Amino acid sequence: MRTAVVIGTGLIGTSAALALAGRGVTVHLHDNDPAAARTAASLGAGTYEAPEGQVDLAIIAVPPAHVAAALADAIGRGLARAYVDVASVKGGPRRELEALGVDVGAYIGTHPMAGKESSGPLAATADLFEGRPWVLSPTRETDHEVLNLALELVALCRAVPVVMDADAHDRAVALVSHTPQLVSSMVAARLEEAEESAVRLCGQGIRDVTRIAASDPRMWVEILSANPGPVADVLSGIAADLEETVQALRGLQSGDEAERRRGTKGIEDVLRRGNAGRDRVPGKHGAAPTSYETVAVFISDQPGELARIFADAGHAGVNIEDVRIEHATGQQAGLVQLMVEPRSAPVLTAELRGRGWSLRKQ
Ligand SMILES: NC(=O)c1ccc[n+]([C@@H]2O[C@H](COP(=O)([O-])OP(=O)(O)OC[C@H]3O[C@@H](n4cnc5c(N)ncnc54)[C@H](O)[C@@H]3O)[C@@H](O)[C@H]2O)c1
Ligand SMILES: O=C(O)C(=O)C[C@]1(C(=O)O)C=C[C@@H](O)C=C1
Repeated sequence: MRTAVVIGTGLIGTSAALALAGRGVTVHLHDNDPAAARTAASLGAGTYEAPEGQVDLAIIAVPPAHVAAALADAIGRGLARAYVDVASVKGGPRRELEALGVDVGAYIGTHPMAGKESSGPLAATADLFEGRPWVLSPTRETDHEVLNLALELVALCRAVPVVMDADAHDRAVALVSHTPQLVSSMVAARLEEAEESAVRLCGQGIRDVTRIAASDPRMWVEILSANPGPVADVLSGIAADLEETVQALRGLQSGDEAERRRGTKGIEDVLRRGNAGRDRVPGKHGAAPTSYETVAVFISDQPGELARIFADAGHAGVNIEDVRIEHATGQQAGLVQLMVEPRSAPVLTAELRGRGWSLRKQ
């Protein structure tokens, strides 16, 4: 692939454009909001000038409700040899496109399973998709060359291609993405009117559970509106668990010994099923989850501290597999947890101590 157009230069469009531009593809950026395209261009994602001829690939990265119209327009103009969208739902946009009478041979629906709670080009990064699944939903009508160009896009973004039928995709993401968004929002909503004295105790647990509650409601109304049935099915399973858990907790409050035993069993059951589900969440690059060891380092809240730790880990030849940062409320300090292969933990610990970092005992 030598040339591409990105339509919709927000978080996802600009991240894909940065990855492609970084690997030598000439990328043309377009957005309804010219400031978004200009910002993406200033980040090095490409040019906001229109292409002179047909490009190899057009990437439609606009909100789900606008995908079919943007695709129909681009296909009608013969903008590219192949067209992909990246919307979080796949069945609806395809059906809308077919209803518009568009020839879908040059189109393939795709969805990178990577994102963030923040939107817009300034949140974009070239490595957003690295190691993440990227769903492709070809149909019998999809041209081979089009599938190859979509696979090339996934490879250039260093993602992992997963081929899946559009409706199967929508049922799967109802479980692993759309319902978690709602549950996160519901937990966070409890905080809206909570006492300040409670909110200031927020630790890492609630930060983990509510990170995605900061997502854009307009985007999520569109996503959920395009996948209501499968999400309602998953949520009603959670509602049944909630009801049983409430009953179990009421049992624990009871004066009756047998009720209390049933309560304990009910709570243990939901926690154990949670452990079993969590164990199935894949690790990096889709591999089975690995157990890492954590090296926890205190940092002061100053620019460049993280970069310095990473550079010091690099000097020790240690690969950091994952990172978490805990900020203590009201303090100019934080704790960085570096997840590394167990055999690398002593090496990293010695290196960081030697370079003057203060480490927390695990
Ligand atoms: N945010 C995520 O985590 C995530 C992850 C994977 C896929 N997606 C999907 O990617 C798509 C884009 O999401 P995002 O998070 O980048 O949103 P975003 O809000 O960051 O960017 C969307 C951009 O599209 C532009 N736009 C809207 N309508 C347009 C049109 N008709 N023509 C040209 N530009 C138009 C907007 O001005 C905006 O700049 C959505 O379909 C979303 O479902 C999002
Ligand atoms: O915020 C994140 O971390 C995400 O990855 C967002 C997430 C997800 O649920 O996994 C959200 C919606 C997208 O369609 C894909 C990715």
